[in-house]
Amino acid sequence: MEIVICPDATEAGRLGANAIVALLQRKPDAVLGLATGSSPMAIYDELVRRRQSGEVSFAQARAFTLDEYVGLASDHRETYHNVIRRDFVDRVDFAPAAVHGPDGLAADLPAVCHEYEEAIVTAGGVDLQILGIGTDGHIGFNEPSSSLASRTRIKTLATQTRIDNARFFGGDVDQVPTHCITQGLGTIMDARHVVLVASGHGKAEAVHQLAEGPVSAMWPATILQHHPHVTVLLDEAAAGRVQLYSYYRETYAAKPQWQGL
Ligand SMILES: N[C@@H]1[C@@H](O)[C@H](O)[C@@H](COP(=O)(O)O)O[C@@H]1O
Repeated sequence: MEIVICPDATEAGRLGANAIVALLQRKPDAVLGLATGSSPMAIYDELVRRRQSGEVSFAQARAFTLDEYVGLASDHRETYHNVIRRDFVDRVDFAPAAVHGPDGLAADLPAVCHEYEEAIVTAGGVDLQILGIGTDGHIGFNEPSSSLASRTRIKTLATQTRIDNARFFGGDVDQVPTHCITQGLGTIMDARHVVLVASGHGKAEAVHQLAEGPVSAMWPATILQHHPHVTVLLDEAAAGRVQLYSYYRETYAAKPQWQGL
């Protein structure tokens, strides 16, 4: 796991965008794993700029989103389908049917979960998965106590997550759905490269556990310690509780150019 402490979230976004641009330059039809939330926005904003300057194209790329609320009307602003389109997909040049997400309104949700897993495999697997992290250490919507080997399934949202996300629902926690469909931790672990981005003091404990804590279902992101290629992009505040702060700074500063992310 490579931990990179950046001066601010904008720089973290620039480094995340670099990894995606490099991937698409060598593999234009790469499969991306997209995450919603405020954390990846700096990456998306930078990718939009690089698209506008002609440095990168998403025309042949495909993408799968991580998760979706269950039961939100399809025209609700906060379905993750609508959020990811607004925040990123519609701002670049993806082909119309290239971005997939689980259907949280389907009558048979377990079948949706199963088919989603199959669709990712059929596409050749995710080349690069973008992740944020919840204050309780969740990734996707894999809440504390999630099986470390879990696949795409229906989950109950933790109260803390619903409180955290109430800001997107007019501050009213009762408007936040109680259930979701999320890729499992096992699904996320199948991605070839994981780029996790975190900013702000609120993420500092989750980041410390992710990088330095024992692997535990109580901090689901810790499963990434078993992944062969993870890049963690932090701002100073999110790095506020790491034990090996100086080591991470020195490693990145001394890193040879040819090593990439
Ligand atoms: N399901 C999403 C996660 O994918 C996201 O990483 C996390 C953090 O969100 P934010 O980046 O807005 O802090 O919360 C949400 O619940």
